[in-house]
Amino acid sequence: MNAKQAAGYRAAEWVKDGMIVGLGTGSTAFYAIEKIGERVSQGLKIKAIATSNASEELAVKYNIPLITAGDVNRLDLAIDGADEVDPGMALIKGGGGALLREKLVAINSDRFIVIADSGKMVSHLGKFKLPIELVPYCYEWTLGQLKNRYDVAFEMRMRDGELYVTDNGNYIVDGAFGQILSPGQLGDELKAMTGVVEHGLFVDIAHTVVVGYEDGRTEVIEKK
Ligand SMILES: O=C[C@H](O)[C@H](O)[C@H](O)COP(=O)(O)O
Repeated sequence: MNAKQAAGYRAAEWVKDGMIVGLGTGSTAFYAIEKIGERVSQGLKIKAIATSNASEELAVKYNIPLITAGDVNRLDLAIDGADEVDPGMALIKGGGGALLREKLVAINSDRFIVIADSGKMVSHLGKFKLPIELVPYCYEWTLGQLKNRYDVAFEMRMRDGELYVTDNGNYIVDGAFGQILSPGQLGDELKAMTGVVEHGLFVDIAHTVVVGYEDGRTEVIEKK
């Protein structure tokens, strides 16, 4: 068992019969989905909503019944990975480009459980480049605004030589902020910029962090 698997499997224990569950995206969330799928095959009765096309495919593979947002008002639980977690449980997410759907699911869940290998735990956010989702229309102007406002390197995310396109049809720019001292303030500023759809700072959203270690141990940290 590796650290991501340990965290994902442990978090899957929170899922109970009758719950509506948000399924995260990425290599750590994969393990949570795998374990939930195993429990579904043993009789667990839940419904789920996926945060990306990739996670939806996984849910279908594991016969986890899926719903859409129109079917429910809130979720009982969401389980998702993170790229960085600070001591106050603020996160950077979006390394896999799913930040917008992930944030929508997380903020509409009664409990949001973050699963992370111990290497993701940091004293300050920002070493991991902050993903920012942009509307494709005139994105060059939005990028220009970002560059004028922040003295850090911004790089449009690419895939196979083309601009990376999210599941929502948007672009991503990654910002090398280095050290983010006030994630809440930075998040508010970014959100206020026309052309920015969403950013990967998740502040005051996580309720629980499950940290996985390479020897298979896990540690559960609850919001104070
Ligand atoms: O967009 C992707 C998500 O925010 C992921 O949860 C995050 O990037 C962590 O991914 P992983 O578990 O693969 O490190």
